[in-house]
Amino acid sequence: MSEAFFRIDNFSCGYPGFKLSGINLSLEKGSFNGIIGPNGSGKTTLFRGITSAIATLEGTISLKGQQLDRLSLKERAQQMAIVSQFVDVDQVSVEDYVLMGRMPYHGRFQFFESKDDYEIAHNYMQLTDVLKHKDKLMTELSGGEQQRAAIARALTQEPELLLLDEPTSHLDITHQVRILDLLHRLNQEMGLTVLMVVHDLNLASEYCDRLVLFNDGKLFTQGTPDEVLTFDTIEKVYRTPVITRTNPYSNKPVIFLVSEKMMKETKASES
Ligand SMILES: Nc1ncnc2c1ncn2[C@@H]1O[C@H](COP(=O)(O)OP(=O)(O)OP(=O)(O)O)[C@@H](O)[C@H]1O
Repeated sequence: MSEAFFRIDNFSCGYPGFKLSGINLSLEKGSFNGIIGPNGSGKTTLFRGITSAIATLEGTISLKGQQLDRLSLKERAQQMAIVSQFVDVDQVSVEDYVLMGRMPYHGRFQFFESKDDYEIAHNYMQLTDVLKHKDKLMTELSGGEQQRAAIARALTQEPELLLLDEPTSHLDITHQVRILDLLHRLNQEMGLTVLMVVHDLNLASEYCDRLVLFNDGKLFTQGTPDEVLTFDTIEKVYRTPVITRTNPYSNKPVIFLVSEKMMKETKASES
């Protein structure tokens, strides 16, 4: 059997009051994957474990057959980029912030960016719609603009694997679609492998080939959106009833929320 592109084996990490355990996950090269699950189920904890922001308690993570913790920071950053849930902003211009994505490619005494670095950074700034803000300070951007700059920086790293923690949480619907379409295009055309935490089950369904559902610090189930986004699974994990249908255009599952008012009105009309 060929070695998986990205593999998590029997992985465990966490904090004194919360432990993620027994995580096994394997991503194919060029796949688009979503991590879903209720608040506090462990999605960000897994991210922090993968990126070594917190210590591994058990298990291994490997990328292209190499254990992640045996790669140097530079080697890792050339292959894997991360967009965290909260953007770390500083008194730095948007252009300089995005250009930091080129650092893993700089030689020891290379202090200035090359023409290519600028071209790559400007291209991703254009595609994420932040080029027009290039001379502003990161602190002068709105939350959504900062999020897009963080995505531009991660893409400027030209990684093979892109990890994103709720990349659309601050974005309006136009930019949600624009960013996810961009990731989808890079995934299709350049084989970028994507693993993103996403709360919106309909976006997850529409864009991801595979979904990984977390519940209470464990991987509850994984599979295609059709396999994971079923009425029973959602009710069990999210503890709320939903209506599931199929999008007639994409054939992907669509979830409708059920409010208390809807439940009462339905019960009243049935009695
Ligand atoms: N720094 C920390 N120290 C201790 N416990 C933490 C810390 N960060 C998170 N936790 C706990 O770990 C659990 C999982 O948190 P995590 O952030 O992984 O959830 P999540 O699935 O990403 O949730 P959300 O959807 O709300 O972002 C939660 O119960 C949380 O309180």
